[in-house]
Amino acid sequence: MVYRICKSIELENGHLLSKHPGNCKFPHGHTRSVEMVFRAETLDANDMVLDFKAVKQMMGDFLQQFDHSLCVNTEDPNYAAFVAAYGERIIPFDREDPTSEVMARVIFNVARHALEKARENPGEYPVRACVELERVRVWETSSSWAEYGE
Ligand SMILES: Nc1nc2c(c(=O)[nH]1)N=C([C@H](O)[C@H](O)COP(=O)(O)OP(=O)(O)OP(=O)(O)O)CN2
Repeated sequence: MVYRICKSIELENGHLLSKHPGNCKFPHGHTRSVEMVFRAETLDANDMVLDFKAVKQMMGDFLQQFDHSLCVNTEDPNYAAFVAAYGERIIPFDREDPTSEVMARVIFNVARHALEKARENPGEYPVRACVELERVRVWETSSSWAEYGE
């Protein structure tokens, strides 16, 4: 048996899907919820898998860069123009479309790295070696989400 926790962070995020045959190739926005699921077979001294606050400390700054930003494929013909106009509010996706699947994978890889760093450098909320990141789910709309994980 295993315990799981999930921390969700909500973002106002724009993107465009350069390869999409329909309307998704135009800039549009979503209120995204990013869910990060962690698991452990045991609880810590505070009877937790991992403090929700530890997840926010690990991932809050990284995820905030997506808030009120536009995610763009670097191969989009207008990529350079978007960067010229909006600078750091353009989040580049290296030769791939910023689909929910791709965003989930990018966030999963950053969260796994952040978890390792938090284990090595314990702060206010220690992270035990047995805690694992299971998956990241990115909600695109109230009826659509994508996940990446084990
Ligand atoms: N597998 C994926 N399919 C689509 C993605 C994606 O990231 N992964 N993204 C889009 C568009 O960005 C679109 O904005 C969202 O699509 P959809 O869920 O179809 O949105 P609607 O609000 O139009 O949904 P309806 O249920 O049709 O109203 C497209 N596909």
